[in-house]
Amino acid sequence: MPEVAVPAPALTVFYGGTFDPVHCGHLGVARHARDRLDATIRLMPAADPPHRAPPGADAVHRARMLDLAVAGEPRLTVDRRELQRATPSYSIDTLHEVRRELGPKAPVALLVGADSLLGLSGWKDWQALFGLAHFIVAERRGVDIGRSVLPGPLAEFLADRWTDAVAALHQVPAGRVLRLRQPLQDGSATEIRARVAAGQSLDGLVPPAVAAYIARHHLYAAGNASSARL
Ligand SMILES: Nc1ncnc2c1ncn2[C@@H]1O[C@H](COP(=O)(O)OP(=O)(O)OP(=O)(O)O)[C@@H](O)[C@H]1O
Ligand SMILES: O=C(O)c1ccc[n+]([C@@H]2O[C@H](COP(=O)([O-])O)[C@@H](O)[C@H]2O)c1
Repeated sequence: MPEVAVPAPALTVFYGGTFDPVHCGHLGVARHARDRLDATIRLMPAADPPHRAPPGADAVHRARMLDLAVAGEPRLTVDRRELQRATPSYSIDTLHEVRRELGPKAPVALLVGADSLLGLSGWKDWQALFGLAHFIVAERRGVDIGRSVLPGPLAEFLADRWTDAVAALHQVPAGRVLRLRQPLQDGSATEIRARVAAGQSLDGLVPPAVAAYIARHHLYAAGNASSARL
């Protein structure tokens, strides 16, 4: 019997975030990652951020804004798995769940911004994350991730894991770190919330459908805590 080449499983990429709200900076990162990695990017809103103050908009609104933002965008999807758990959205729990679905051999990656990498050694079971997934680190304006600025234990742990080769992420299931060099994308959700509270325009900062959703649901207006039904 001739040997049949079995194609390597595709790289599965999760882009987790609070997305409070999703903005053009997020979308720029997601599009660039999609094109560079030739992979579908699953934008994954956190239900209950373990590490920060409660979001200004609840998870249902944040997920709906993500739906609007990716509508018509090839290979950008919304993954609601963290909203379906009753527990905090620790990435280690999410990745264990993903591994149960995809098995031990499929390459999996978490896409994060540079500022998230700087705080990584504060994440739950952070070293174990690398047994479950690769990390793709998107550069962010004003955030240096050179070895000298990373916390010592993190820099040391990552030293042999960095790669610039996309192929490296397809060859093994987990454990490498790719720096996503990209045109830097301005924008932060903090800025968006502040602009809404100050009655300023969001033109060019979020997709028009997201701006309309924020206005329609009075999100982020001063003193407004909002919720939507699941
Ligand atoms: N402009 C950007 N460039 C690169 N990475 C970004 C950018 N904006 C957000 N990210 C990354 O996307 C992920 C999700 O971001 P998040 O939803 O917290 O948005 P944010 O704009 O950083 O929010 P906030 O201002 O509320 O802290 C994080 O890993 C963050 O580093
Ligand atoms: O698992 C953790 O301990 C942990 C700590 C901080 C951040 N995260 C994840 O990192 C992603 C980006 O978070 P944030 O706060 O920048 O939106 C999001 O998916 C979070 O769930 C995860």
